[in-house]
Amino acid sequence: MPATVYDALGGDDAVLALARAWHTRCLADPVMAHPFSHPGHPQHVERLAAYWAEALGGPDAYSASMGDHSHVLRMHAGNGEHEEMDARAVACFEAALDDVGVQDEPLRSTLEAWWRWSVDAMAAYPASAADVPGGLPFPRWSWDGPVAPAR
Ligand code: HEM
Repeated sequence: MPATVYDALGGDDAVLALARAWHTRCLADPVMAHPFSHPGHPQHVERLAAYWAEALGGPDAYSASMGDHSHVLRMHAGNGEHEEMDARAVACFEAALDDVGVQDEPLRSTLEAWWRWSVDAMAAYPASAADVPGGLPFPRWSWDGPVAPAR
């Protein structure tokens, strides 16, 4: 088995395809389309894929040049509680895994566990982006779950 989830998925191209499939599923979903309806970053899918790649054990391109974990949490903070949307986010990710043909185990269930954990993380600051501490370590995910940050 490859050492990282990133490698098992198939590296940068495969992560980008999964991010693109997720984004397409969101745009087609009656609940998920709303947050993506305003004009966002023109390279949104590429930036998303860079973050996902790094989180899954790939290169550190996101944190090297795009932002840190606190930045990403702040982008998702301050929207109140949104359990229905979080459930749709899980459903859209499941559909995206189907779209790109990720069925093998333990890859599929590892990605599902990472995704549920990440959706919860993004929902952890419902009141305000100002509540997110600065400089939070980048959350990496391994075959055994979250990797403890280096000290
Ligand atoms: C309920 C679930 C989620 C919603 C509604 C949501 C929504 C959004 C929106 C509206 C943007 C801005 C898009 C743009 O600039 O065009 C965004 C960006 C982003 N999201 Fe999410 N997201 C969700 C879950 C997640 C999860 C689970 C992750 C990580 C595993 C994630 C990682 C990111 C990243 C890395 C960016 C881009 C940051 C950047 O441009 O530097 N999101 N998200």
